[in-house]
Amino acid sequence: MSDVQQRIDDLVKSNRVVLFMKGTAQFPQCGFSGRAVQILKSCGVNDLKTFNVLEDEGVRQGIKEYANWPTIPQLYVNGEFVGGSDIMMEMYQAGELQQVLGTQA
Ligand SMILES: N[C@@H](CCC(=O)N[C@@H](CS)C(=O)NCC(=O)O)C(=O)O
Ligand code: FES
Repeated sequence: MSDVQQRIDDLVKSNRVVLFMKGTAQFPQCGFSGRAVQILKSCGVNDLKTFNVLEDEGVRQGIKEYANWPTIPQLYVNGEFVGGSDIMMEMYQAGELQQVLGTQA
């Protein structure tokens, strides 16, 4: 594994919920990333870890290889890739994201 792939692997395995995004949870710098944060808030996630890919070009490119997914945002839960913002929205509306996150009522 390359250095970048190793760093990404460490991040997603040492944090339960990780969102690779553009900007921060407080100041998203792209609508897709902002939507992902809003969905996670709606699910009641209280242990969200975000990584701003705009501050790390290596991770911005490396994350696309890591899960073989071409875009940002990317959500990982329990070390596993869940999806981008479209998939998150579909899963949220179906009640599935809350299940994956363990926040369902
Ligand atoms: N349909 C995508 C939208 C995300 C998207 O299109 N992201 C683009 C624009 S922010 C992207 O990551 N482009 C590659 C890059 O900026 O490195 C989703 O479900 O998340
Ligand atoms: S930064 Fe332009 S669409 Fe995300």
